[in-house]
Amino acid sequence: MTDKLRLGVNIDHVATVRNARGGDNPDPVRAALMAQEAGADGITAHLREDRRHIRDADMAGLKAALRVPLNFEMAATPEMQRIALDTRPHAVCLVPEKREERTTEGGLEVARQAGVLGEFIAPLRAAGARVSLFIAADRDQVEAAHRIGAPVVELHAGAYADAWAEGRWDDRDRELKRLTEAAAYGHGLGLEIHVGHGLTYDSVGPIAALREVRELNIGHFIIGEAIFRGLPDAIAEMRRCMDAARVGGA
Ligand SMILES: CC(=O)[C@@H](O)[C@H](O)COP(=O)(O)O
Ligand SMILES: NCC(=O)COP(=O)(O)O
Repeated sequence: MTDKLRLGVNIDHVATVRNARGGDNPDPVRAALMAQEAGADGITAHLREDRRHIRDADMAGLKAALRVPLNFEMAATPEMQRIALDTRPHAVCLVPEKREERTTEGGLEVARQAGVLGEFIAPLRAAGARVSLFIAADRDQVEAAHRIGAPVVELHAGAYADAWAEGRWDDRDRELKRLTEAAAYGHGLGLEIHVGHGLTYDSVGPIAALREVRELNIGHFIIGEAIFRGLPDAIAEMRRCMDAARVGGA
């Protein structure tokens, strides 16, 4: 197993700030280029159905401007499938969406929608996209993702990150165990394992130490830190936390 742990920087919340006032500033494509220069291994952006942050033109701009891989997060809808097929990103990550949620609350229900999702990902895979499913760290969901032919799963780290942030240490340890077991199980099936959502400098270490994990996608915290220390430094510090855990980990 290669040891390189990739960092995908999610730039959605640059667009959140832009959209608060309308207009063009700050530009998420500019942030993505800066992240690329600062060592991001990829850029992640989530084109939500309600366009609350990233917009269609951002996706096109990212695809045109970047030389690192673009990971296009989206709901499994016909509209998004059409946009992804037009955009031709390196990767497509299917995410569950609810209009009323503040952020992505849960993982994609793959086990109960295996037939539909299997048909949905087929044209994306045929077009050359690396398809990933954003799922809970749950054995049934991991198994279903493998069964329908997804090459990658991204395990939802939100419950782990929330427990860490709120000092609920027993919950944190239980969630870390779930992520650890799901990563090992998925890796054993031949899936590439990614983890994302809510990770910070504090919480990233135990996840980065998991040898089965190949990529982390981190956005909200990095963009917040960038206000205080600048985007390149915020990314460099996340990279340092990941590398330190990788070297020191199991
Ligand atoms: C799937 C995921 O975890 C990210 O794309 C995240 O959802 C982006 O931020 P929002 O949930 O705030 O849109
Ligand atoms: N898929 C998770 C992601 O892209 C980043 O999530 P967050 O760090 O913004 O919570």
